[in-house]
Amino acid sequence: MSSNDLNNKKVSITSLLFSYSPKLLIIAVTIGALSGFFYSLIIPIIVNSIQVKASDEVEVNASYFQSYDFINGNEGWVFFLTVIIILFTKAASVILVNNIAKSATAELKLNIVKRINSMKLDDMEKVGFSRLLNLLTEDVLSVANAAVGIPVIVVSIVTIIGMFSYLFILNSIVFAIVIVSVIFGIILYQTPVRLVRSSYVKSREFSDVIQEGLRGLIFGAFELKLDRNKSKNYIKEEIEIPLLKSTKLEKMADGVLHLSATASDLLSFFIIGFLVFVLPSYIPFPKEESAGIIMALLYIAGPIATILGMFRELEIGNIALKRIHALECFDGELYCNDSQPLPEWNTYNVKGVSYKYSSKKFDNSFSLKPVSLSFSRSQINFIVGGNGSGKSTLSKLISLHYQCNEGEILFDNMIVDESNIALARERISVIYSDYYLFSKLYKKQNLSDIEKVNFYLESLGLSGKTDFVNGYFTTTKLSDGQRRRLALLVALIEDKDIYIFDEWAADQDPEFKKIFYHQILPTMKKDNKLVIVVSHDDRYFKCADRLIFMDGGELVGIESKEKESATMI
Ligand SMILES: Nc1ncnc2c1ncn2[C@@H]1O[C@H](COP(=O)(O)OP(=O)(O)OP(=O)(O)O)[C@@H](O)[C@H]1O
Repeated sequence: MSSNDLNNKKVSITSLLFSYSPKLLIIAVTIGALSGFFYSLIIPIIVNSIQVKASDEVEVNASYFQSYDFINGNEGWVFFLTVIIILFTKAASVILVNNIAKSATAELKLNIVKRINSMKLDDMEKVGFSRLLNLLTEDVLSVANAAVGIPVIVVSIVTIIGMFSYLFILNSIVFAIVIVSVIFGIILYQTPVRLVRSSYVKSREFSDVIQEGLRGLIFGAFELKLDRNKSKNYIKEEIEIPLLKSTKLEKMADGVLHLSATASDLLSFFIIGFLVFVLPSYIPFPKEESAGIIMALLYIAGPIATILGMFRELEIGNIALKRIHALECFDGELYCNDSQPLPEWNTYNVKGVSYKYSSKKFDNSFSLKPVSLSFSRSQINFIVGGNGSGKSTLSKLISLHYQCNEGEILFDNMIVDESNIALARERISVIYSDYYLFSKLYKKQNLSDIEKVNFYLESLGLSGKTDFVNGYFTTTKLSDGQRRRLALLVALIEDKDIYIFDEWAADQDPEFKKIFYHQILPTMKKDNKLVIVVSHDDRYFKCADRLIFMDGGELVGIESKEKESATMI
């Protein structure tokens, strides 16, 4: 997802709002336009009133002293009525679009959540968890900030159009001059906007780096607390420097935008100066219209400033939206709607499965050479081998988290493909080394489940540490070993066909290692489960029906009890 890719994507805040609720948006914009129309009436009403009074000055002066009217003349009523209409129409439009924007961004956030949920795990790793988090927080916020500014822009645009119409009625030459100047102003503003766009894109990329730094700051707090030097360097390199670079880019971009906004904003004064001091020397300029024209031009400066001010938010919002839409270049996983469960099976076959991590930084990224294995139910398999030999990578392929580059996985003869992968995954439960422990069991529990939970809480030494109440564990703030035992409990309650444990027992007390290898695994075997354990625990290798040896990304050997007993016979 390079910056160029992002720039080529056609997405915008307005289309986001429009696609959320076209009818409501049209109503809100129409009301906003109405408000803008009434805004543009303010100056003509005032100018008209002043001109009427000027032509009848004596009467007006008399009326000041003789009349007890609260508001002087009809123009006053029209003026205040207009102001009240502006109040209601502008408020209605802003509130309405604000509601649409809030709902649309909430929906956008939910869509990103669903999109991330449907992404392939290897794609999620490629994008990076920090960037994904950033999309959900900062980018969605930028979109929301830009979206809520849209009604203000609509009101301002219509006000400007109204004032232009008024200028046209007053003097068509002045109107033409103003139009040419405004076109010039737009070009003056748009050029720097284009120039600084890449700075905003880069600044957003730095915010991904900062997000990663913040993750380390929080999750690495224990390590950082012990080493002031490391902590100082970490903060400097991973947070401060990217933050400074991002701030510098934004300051530079903001500066250019503010400069050109101010220049465009002052356009009204340049035009006024031109009309008052230059134009009269060349063409006759009717003095009686000048007050109205100048007031109109001064009045236009406000909405122009508002629009230009909002351009920055819109630009950042659109960049954020493009970053969000860039997720679409990753194909989501296809889930079939088939509610039929997977048929019963006996063998789980891994045929010529290979995998290569894609890495931008390293060409020689790790690859798992083609592996073929046939697993059966009621079988306990240990995958063993040195660090980095590919045990976890193979497990992630077997658990269908990663999708292989070559080869296939079959339940008996049924190939696992996009049409049945979701159903196939539902037969598998895993505990990887970086597992996440949910405090709730997301399944309907019957009485026997609750009894089972309480049984395992007792046998895994968790009674009194946490309780199971209304589908929740009262706490998951436990020791590492206890948390891992709770994760095992949850997996057992899920009652799947295939279980994969990656170094589950590594940090368990000898007592619980024994329970795991000598009680839990045999019980699972008895219950017809296929169990795959990634382990370095050679003292317990004898508990396996089969040992699968990995080395340098290759399957280098298989040792099975059946074979041993066969050779012994
Ligand atoms: N997410 C990843 N992205 C890129 N490369 C990875 C990733 N995870 C692992 N690797 C690479 O794959 C190789 C094998 O890793 P794997 O986790 O499968 O080894 P392992 O045998 O389980 O090691 P250990 O016993 O240390 O857990 C590693 O050397 C690493 O270079």
